[in-house]
Parts: sequence; structure tokens; C-alpha cells
Amino acid sequence: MKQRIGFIGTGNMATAIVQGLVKDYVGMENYISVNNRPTTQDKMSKAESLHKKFNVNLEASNLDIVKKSKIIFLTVKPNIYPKVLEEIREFITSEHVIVSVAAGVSIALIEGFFDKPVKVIRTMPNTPVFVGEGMTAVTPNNYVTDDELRTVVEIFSSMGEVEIIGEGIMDAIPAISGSSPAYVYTFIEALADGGVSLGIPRDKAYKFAAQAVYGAAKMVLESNEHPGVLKDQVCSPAGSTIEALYVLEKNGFRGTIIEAMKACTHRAKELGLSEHKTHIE
Ligand SMILES: NC(=O)C1=CN([C@@H]2O[C@H](COP(=O)(O)OP(=O)(O)OC[C@H]3O[C@@H](n4cnc5c(N)ncnc54)[C@H](OP(=O)(O)O)[C@@H]3O)[C@@H](O)[C@H]2O)C=CC1
Ligand SMILES: O=C(O)[C@@H]1CCC=N1
Repeated sequence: MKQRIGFIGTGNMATAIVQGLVKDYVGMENYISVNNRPTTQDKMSKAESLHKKFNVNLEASNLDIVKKSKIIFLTVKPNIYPKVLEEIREFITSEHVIVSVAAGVSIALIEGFFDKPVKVIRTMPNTPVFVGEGMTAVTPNNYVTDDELRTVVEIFSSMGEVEIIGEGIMDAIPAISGSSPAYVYTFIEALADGGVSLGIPRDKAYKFAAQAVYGAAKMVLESNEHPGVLKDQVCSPAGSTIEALYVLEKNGFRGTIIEAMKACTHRAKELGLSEHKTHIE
């Protein structure tokens, strides 16, 4: 991986991707540039922290990122996209590849800031890229070459699984994999709380809960069995598991998850509207 890669915005997602890149490719830090808007607090900026931790190149502005990089990750919140795109639009050339990670932001919205063809790859990763177990969806626009797409797929493949998909289902990807780690953490916390209420020490409870979720996910991915078949294997007739499932279903377990995913997708679409303002700037 000998591509110059820049990050505009160095929060959670950029940190996860930078860490993955530096871990997977020897000497990669020399090819990575980072910038974050100046911090208002009297502490080291997030970009400076990344520079200190991984020895990546610290730049003074978003324009410097554009000048120093071929692949530009826009790792800012969706409502900041218009501001950043306005700032960099004149300096983007036909050589650059813009990689979006933003929920809800369409390729057309990004292209709309330019009066010339620009290369855009829309992606939706998730934070498990931190531990090499990410799930990333990728959609290129028509100007991206096969080599450029391969490079970006390779970047995310080094941190987990990647699927190239049509943009039509991109707005739904936060619901299923971009945001869903947060549902799963909440599920693990709930399992652990339940364990504590049943007398299991808290530190043990988190381990039992997390390993059960991890193992179950691995079974789905590796056994080639339908999740329903795996579920049936756990449920002994007149046993304890079916009693637990009965309570979950009576309380709308699946329906609640599906409704949550619809709310997530609705919000992702809202976030992607350039005129939409959130209270977070
Ligand atoms: N978090 C997640 O799990 C996932 C997030 N995403 C997407 O990733 C993107 C970033 O999310 P996340 O990393 O969580 O958000 P963060 O708030 O952690 O990071 C965004 C960073 O952008 C910085 N920033 C804001 N404005 C500017 C600017 N004008 N120039 C340079 N930097 C700026 C912020 O600075 P500061 O806060 O210091 O002011 C912050 O450090 C979003 O679009 C989100 O939809 C996608 C998949 C998963
Ligand atoms: O909460 C959010 O908007 C982002 C998108 C996917 C995960 N986090």
C-alpha cells in the first residue's frame, strides 16, 4: 500500500481506520496525513494525538491534506460535509479520490459541489475496524478506476470484511452494520446486568456475555447453517432456552429491532440532506 492517504477530521472513525492501516502495512505512517479543526479546549488536538501515537504526518489545514494526498477520507460528520466540500472543491483534481464515510450522504450530493467530474467512493464502515473485524460497504461512482476501487477495498479489507454494493441500499447500511455495534454493546450490557442480578460477578458477566455473542456470530458466519437452525439447536424441548425466547418474543424482540433499524435509516437519510442542520457543529 504505497498511496498517499489523507484524513479530514480525526475523530472515532478516522482513528479506527488510521490505526488499522498503520498496524497492517509496515511504514504506512509515512503515507498518511491527518488534520482536524483546531480544538477550542486547552489540550492536544485529536490530529496531534494521532500524530504522536502513530507518527503519521500532521497537517495544518484541510487544504494541506488535499495537496499531500491522492485518497482523501472525509471523516467528518454529515452536516460538516458541505463546509468541508466548499473549502476544498477548487483544489480537488481528476487525480484525487474522495472517500466518504458519512451516513446518508449520497454520491450525487458530493458531486454537486464540483463543476467537473470527481472521483467519489461512498463507504459505510463500522468501529470494529479497530480490531480487524469491521464490516464495510463500498460504492464507487463512474469516474473511479478499477485500480482505485481495488485500493480502497484493500484498505478496508485489511480491517475486516468488505462488500461492494449498489448505492440504492447504502442508506440502510448504518442500520445493519454501521450503527448496529451500538445495539450489540447494549445487548451485552443488558446480558451482563442480568447476570449480575442472578449473582454473577460483573467482570465475569461481561466476559460470559461478550464471548457468547462473539461465538454465536462466528457460528452464523462459519457453520453455513441458517440462524434459525442454530437457534433450534440451543432450544431443548421443555428446556430453559425456549422459555427465555418466549419472553423475548412476547415483548417484541424482533419487531423492536426492525423498528430501531427503520428509525436509524430514516435518521441517516435526514443527516444526508445538505440543508439539514443538527445541533452539533
Ligand atoms: N462512529 C461510527 O461508528 C461511524 C461513523 N461513521 C461516519 O464517520 C463520520 C465521522 O464520525 P465520527 O468519527 O464518529 O465523528 P467524530 O465527531 O468522532 O469525528 C469527526 C471529527 O471531525 C472534526 N471536524 C469537524 N469539523 C471539521 C472541519 N471543518 N475540518 C476538520 N475536521 C473537522 C471533529 O473535530 P472536533 O470534534 O475536535 O471539533 C471531529 O474530530 C460521520 O460522517 C459518520 O456518519 C460511519 C460509520 C461508523
Ligand atoms: O451515529 C451515526 O450517525 C454514525 C453512523 C454510523 C455509526 N455512527
